[in-house]
Amino acid sequence: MSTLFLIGMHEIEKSQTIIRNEHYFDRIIELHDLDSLMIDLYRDRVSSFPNAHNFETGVSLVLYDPSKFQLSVRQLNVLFKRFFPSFNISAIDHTQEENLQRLECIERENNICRNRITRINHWMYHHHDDIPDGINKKNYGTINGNSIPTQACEANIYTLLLHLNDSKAQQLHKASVPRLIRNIEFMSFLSDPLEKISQDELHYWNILSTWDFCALSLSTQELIWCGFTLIKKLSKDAKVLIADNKLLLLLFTLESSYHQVNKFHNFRHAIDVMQATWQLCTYLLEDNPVQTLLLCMAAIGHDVGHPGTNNQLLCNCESEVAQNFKNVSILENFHRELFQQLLSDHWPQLLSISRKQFNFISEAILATDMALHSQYEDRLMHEQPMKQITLISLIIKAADISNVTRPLSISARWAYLITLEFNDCALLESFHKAHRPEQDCFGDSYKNVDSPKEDLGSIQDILMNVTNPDDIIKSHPYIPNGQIFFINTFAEVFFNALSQKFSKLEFLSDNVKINKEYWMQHKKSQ
Ligand SMILES: Nc1ncnc2c1ncn2[C@@H]1O[C@@H]2COP(=O)(O)O[C@H]2[C@H]1O
Repeated sequence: MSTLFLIGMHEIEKSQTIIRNEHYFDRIIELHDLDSLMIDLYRDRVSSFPNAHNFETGVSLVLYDPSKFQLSVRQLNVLFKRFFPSFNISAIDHTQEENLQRLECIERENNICRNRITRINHWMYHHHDDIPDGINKKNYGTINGNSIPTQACEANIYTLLLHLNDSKAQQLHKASVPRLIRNIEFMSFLSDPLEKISQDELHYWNILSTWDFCALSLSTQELIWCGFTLIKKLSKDAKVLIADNKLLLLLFTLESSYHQVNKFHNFRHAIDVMQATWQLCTYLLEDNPVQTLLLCMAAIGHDVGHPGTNNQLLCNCESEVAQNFKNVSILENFHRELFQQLLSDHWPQLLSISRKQFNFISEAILATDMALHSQYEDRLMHEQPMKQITLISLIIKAADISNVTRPLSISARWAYLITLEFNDCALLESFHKAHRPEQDCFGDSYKNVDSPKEDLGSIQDILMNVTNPDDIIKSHPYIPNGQIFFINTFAEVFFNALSQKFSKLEFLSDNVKINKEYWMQHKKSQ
């Protein structure tokens, strides 16, 4: 869905170009000022699933006269990139007719991001010519002097590279939080959880405190609330305090840095992994509140900006992001870099605990690369005595794949989501058979791309209403085979070894065993 925001504009100020292109937007919203715009962006983003106005499945434009608002177009665009990184949104000074040519591109841009395959392709392999301040323009677009395949394009759509470069630029500028954002009372967007706690104060504590935690049935607002509740407690235990509104801003920014449109790798997964990490810390890091806080923070940020694909796909097509990280743990390095910047922007006190401690966050995020799995398995079985950094890495690794250790009805729904995401990767690979990944996205051949329907609505329905795994595999009969493969290849040995080393964690290997038995009973012959 795409939105045209008209800020402080009177009907008579609308030029012919605006009037001619209005119908390409799904809605037009007239607002008095930029403060109201910020409120609308946050409110829409955390509205209930399936969230039509997530700002990812369409392009949105903000038309305003900067001379009336003391905020230049450039400043507003920098604010969007900093606080709403995954959004396809940009600002335009409508008083200059030549700027309005951007409106002519809206239809084509919307087509790219309404099709989930061309959208993902764009995220991964394209970049903009618009270079953030502070990034070396000479090197941008080349690696070691060689030209890069990533397509420079003018589409106003999210890309991984832009996300990374904007984050680097923020690091250089170290700007304070602008008034427009600072003035917002973030608690006011959380009516879902506030209503529930008014009935039962302990509601979220009760659900967070068991291994039956089910992030799948929580709304975005509730997911943010779970993050808030847990981090607030851990920050008190570790004596690294943060004001409520600042913590909420951090969480809203993090949520807007994950792709809500991904099936598996989204903010829901981040909260699920954070909760699992915390539960494991209660067994394994009992007396270490600082490391528990840092590790739970690493967990909530460990997949930030994830495109819902994998390192192999980034490597195969020689994307610039892959080259940026020399083809080593590409996505994990990408998440680590984005998240470190986000933390130093929103919670610099965490950095001041000590560099060494803070580095745990980096190490922990890098440890989630499954290419390192057998190395970690080896350390788990043979490192004597086990180093603290190994223990930290094993905790986050276990939490990252803990969906196979949750009770079956929860585990099956995560399995369903990862299967859908894998299916999209397969569609992307077939797309690459007929189209170069870096192909000009405004070119005609994009028009012939099959358009898989946006399926978030039906997925949400299954997540909320179907708890019996039998019903899930009726429509996706190959899920059991995928789960058996994943458990046999990665999970079983790992969780058995973990449970042997730490007997308090036996419930993990027990659950994997029960789940595997179910999948075996429903295995399909190939
Ligand atoms: N239930 C599951 N079934 C299959 N693969 C999984 C499952 N859970 C996690 N994974 C894989 O394990 C990987 C862990 O790292 P990622 O989150 O990058 O991507 C994850 C998936 O590729």
